[in-house]
Amino acid sequence: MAISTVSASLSVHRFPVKASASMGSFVFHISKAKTPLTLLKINRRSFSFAPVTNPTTRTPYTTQFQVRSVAATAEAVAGFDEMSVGTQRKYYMLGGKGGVGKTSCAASLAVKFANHGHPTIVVSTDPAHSLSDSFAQDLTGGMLVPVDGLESPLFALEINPEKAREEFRTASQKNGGTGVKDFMDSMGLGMLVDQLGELKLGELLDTPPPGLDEALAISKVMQFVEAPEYSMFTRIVFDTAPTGHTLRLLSLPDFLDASIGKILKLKQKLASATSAIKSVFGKEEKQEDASDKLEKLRERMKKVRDLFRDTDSTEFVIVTIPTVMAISESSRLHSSLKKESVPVKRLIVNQILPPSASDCKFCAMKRKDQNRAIEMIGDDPELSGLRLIKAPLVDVEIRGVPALKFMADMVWK
Ligand SMILES: Nc1ncnc2c1ncn2[C@@H]1O[C@H](COP(=O)(O)OP(=O)(O)OP(=O)(O)O)[C@@H](O)[C@H]1O
Repeated sequence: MAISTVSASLSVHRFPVKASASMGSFVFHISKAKTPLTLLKINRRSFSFAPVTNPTTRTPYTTQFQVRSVAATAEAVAGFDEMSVGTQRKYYMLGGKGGVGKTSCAASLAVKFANHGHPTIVVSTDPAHSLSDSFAQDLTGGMLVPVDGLESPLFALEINPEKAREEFRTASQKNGGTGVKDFMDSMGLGMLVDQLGELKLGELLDTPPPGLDEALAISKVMQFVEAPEYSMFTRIVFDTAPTGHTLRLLSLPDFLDASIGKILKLKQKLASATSAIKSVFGKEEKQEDASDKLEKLRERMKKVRDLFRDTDSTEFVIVTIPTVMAISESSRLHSSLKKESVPVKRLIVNQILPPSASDCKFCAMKRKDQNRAIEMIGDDPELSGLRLIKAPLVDVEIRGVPALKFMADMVWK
C-alpha cells in the first residue's frame, strides 16, 4: 500500500525549504521544495501539486524536489468496513497501557461510526476521564451528553467509577454488609461473627477489590443501554481504564464465586439462627442478607464478563505505542485476555514517528528505537496474529471533533 520513494520535478525557484502535505492516507515529506505546495491529487501511482507562484514576479518557482513516501499514515488494515457492517449492536472496548492514546482512538472510532450512520455512544469508565478533553466539550455528570459538531447522533458518557462504588457501598451497608455482623454480634452469636470475620465479608463490602469500580461502571452502562429507549444505538465504544484494572475486572466473578461459595454455606446456619432468635424475642429482621447482595453483585459482574467474552457482539482492541515496554505489556495483556476468552483481533500501534526526509539526530535515534519495538510484534506469538494498525504521531494535539475526524481517517480504514 505504501508508495515507494518517488521523485518529480516542478516549476519552483529558490528558497529550498522543507514541507509536508497530506491527503487521504498519505503524508508526503517534500525536501528541496518551496512551500507552500498545494497537493492537488494523489492516488497509489500518481500525484500532482499546484506550483506556488512567486508573489513578486508572479512566475512559478522552479527547482527540483523530491517526494519521499511515507508509508501510509495508517495502512488500510483496520478493516473498518467489517467493523461498521450491520445494525446489530456491537461493543468495542479500547484498552492498553496508560497514556498510549486509548481515549483518542476510542473517540475517533466513535466519530467514524457516527459518520457512517451508526447512532453511537462513547463511554469512559477510566477514573481519570479524558473524553471531555478529547472532544473539547464538557461531558461530565454521568449522563449521556450529545457531542456537538456531528451530523449523526453521537453521545458521550463519563461514568465515575468511584461514585458507582460509593453507591454500592451505601446500598450494601443498608442491606447488610457490616450490619449483618453488628446484628449477629448484638444477638450474641459470636461464633458466627468470627466465621464471618474470617470470610472478610464486611471488608469485601466496605473495601471492594480492585477492578470492582470499573466493573460496576460498565454494568451501570449495560443497564442503561439495555433500556428500550436506547435500543437505537448500534455501536457502543468503551474507553477503558489502563490494563491492570481490566484484568482484575475480568477475574472478579471468580473471586466473588469463591467468597460467595463459602458465604452461602453459612447462610443456612445464619437463617436458622436468626429464626431461632426471632422466635425467642419476636423480633422481625427484614434486612436483605449480605450474601444476597453479593449474589446480585456476582450476577452483574458475570454479565460484564460475558459481554467481554461475546464474540458476536464484542471486540477488545489493544492500543499500544512503539516502545519495548508498551509492546511487552500488550503481549501480556493479550495473553490474559485470551485466557479469559475475550475476543481480540486488532492491535493499534499509535504515535509512530512519520518518516522524514531530513532527520535530526534525536528523531533518527527515536525512529530506530521505534522500529526495533515494532519488529518485536512480528516475532511475538501473542501479537503477531493480530491485525496491525499503525498510526502516526501527529504534530498537533488531537482535540475536538475535526481533529478526531482526521485521526479516524488515519487509523480506522
Ligand atoms: N497519534 C497521536 N499523535 C499525537 N498525539 C497523540 C496521538 N495519540 C494520542 N495523542 C496525545 O497523547 C495524549 C494521551 O492520549 P490519550 O488521552 O488518548 O491516551 P490514553 O491512553 O487514553 O491516556 P490515559 O491512560 O491517561 O487515559 C493526548 O494529549 C493525545 O492528544
